[in-house]
Amino acid sequence: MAGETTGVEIVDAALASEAAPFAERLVADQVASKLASQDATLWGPEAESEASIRLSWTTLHKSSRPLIGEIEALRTDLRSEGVDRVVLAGMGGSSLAPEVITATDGVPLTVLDTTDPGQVADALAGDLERTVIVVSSKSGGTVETDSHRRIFAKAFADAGIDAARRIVVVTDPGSPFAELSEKEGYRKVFLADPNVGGRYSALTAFGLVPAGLAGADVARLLDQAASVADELAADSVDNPAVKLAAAWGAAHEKKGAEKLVIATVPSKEGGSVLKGFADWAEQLIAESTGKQGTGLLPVAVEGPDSPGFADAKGDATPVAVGQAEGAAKISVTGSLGAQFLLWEFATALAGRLLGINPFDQPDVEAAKKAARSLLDNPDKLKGGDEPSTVDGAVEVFGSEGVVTDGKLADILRAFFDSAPETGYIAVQAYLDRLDDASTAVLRGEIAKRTGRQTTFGWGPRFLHSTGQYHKGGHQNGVFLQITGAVEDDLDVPDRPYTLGVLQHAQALGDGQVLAEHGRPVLRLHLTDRAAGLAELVRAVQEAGE
Ligand SMILES: O=P(O)(O)OC[C@H]1O[C@](O)(CO)[C@@H](O)[C@@H]1O
Repeated sequence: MAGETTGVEIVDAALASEAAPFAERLVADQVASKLASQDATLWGPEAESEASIRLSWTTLHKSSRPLIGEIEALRTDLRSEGVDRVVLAGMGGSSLAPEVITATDGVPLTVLDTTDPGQVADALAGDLERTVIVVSSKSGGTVETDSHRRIFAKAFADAGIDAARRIVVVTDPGSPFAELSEKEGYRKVFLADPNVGGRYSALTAFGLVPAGLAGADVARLLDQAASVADELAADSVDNPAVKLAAAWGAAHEKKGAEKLVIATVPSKEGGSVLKGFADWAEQLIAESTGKQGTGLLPVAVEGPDSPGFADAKGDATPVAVGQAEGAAKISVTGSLGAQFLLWEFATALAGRLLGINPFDQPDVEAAKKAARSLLDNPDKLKGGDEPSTVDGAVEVFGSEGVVTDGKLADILRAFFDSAPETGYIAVQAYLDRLDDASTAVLRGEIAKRTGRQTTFGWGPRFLHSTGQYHKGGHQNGVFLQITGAVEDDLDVPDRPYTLGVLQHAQALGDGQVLAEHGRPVLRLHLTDRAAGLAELVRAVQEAGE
């Protein structure tokens, strides 16, 4: 199909010439072919033991084939029982790929990667008679996913539906979910390849099972990846992954442009639009590279005309997923399956250029630990909740040194100014990403008015994605947290907390860890979500005048 040719073009001539020596180095060291044959020594001795159990993703286009029949058989069975609504509970690598796959294929999938009680309640309010939930977790212990499992199991039971018949599990062998599935007799367990990390798992059971059950053409996805596999394994400067990694490496090292601003560009020639691809790439790049004070910060933007992309300055490299448009300095084309594999190769190669281990996520645990400790001390969770300022429906809280007095617009102006010119502003919304979807306009509004690169993440979703970079990458970010009042909270069965309390603990926990890293954190709590959001948008506009 036109527009589906896999390729990387470094559109910017200066970047292309700076990238050339990086590509030549990768070729001389035969990094691509060694990566394809799963050589764990490529990232140095310290990374070797982790890398030795993380490289099976290079051949998934072959090894995942047997899954296709299994998924199709289960889908047929479920449909014959009238079960055709698929809900997916999974965080980070356990939901980002299926979300892109189904969105690109235009098939419905309800994704739960939230602790927002309202969003989960809306998913529960769908037709349970027709619903199957896929509970996906590599570790089999992720608190958000386990909470969704508990909530749905109870809801099925309350509705007189045999819950075990409606729960499908994707997990690693031997995980707590694998054991639980056996004990509870869940409908089916897909055991994934343990030698593939979460963010490289798009073509494992984690990507294929939920997407395939929802009706996406997952066999075609593997064909697409297979079609580019030989090219990606070639030690050549024309290898698209070598080109992409070299361009990223050069931008980072030569220009201090550590930010990759990623926009999906609709194809003019009838190729597919990879909907939400930037959100998937965000986790891959941020968790893989953002550590030891270095890394590449992915900035997912709405489109090539958006602030941050169209007006990118020297600290950022605009990357088009699709044909080059506007300010794009790099363009990456190809079908979804091919691009999954291409970006994974490029990220692993970039890890070598940056001198980091692209397979660990050393700083993710800190936020989880802080949230757990707050859940264990409910008093602490309530304490410290006195706002410094209240402006209309917005309560203001700040970490040490952050200005929290005065009008909201003044507070925001001071906060944005505290970000270095070449730093970034991270907006982190612990809200309902469907009902409060308009919150996302803040990204463009802030980027446009401050001239600083601005990211947007839904909490706790981003904790399993860019959260690693925030703590481990270049320390030049400032963090705007948005939390909101919970009208109807949801109990998590057999747990001492509600979903709303968990959500609150996650926001506060991550805020604490960021503050411990010396990062400025401003938390705005919307006591009325709609009114507070409107005030916030107005204040951002005023702050930029
Ligand atoms: O699949 P799991 O084990 O639930 O983990 C979900 C996500 O959490 C992370 O470990 C980060 O918190 C990701 O790397 C992973 O994709």
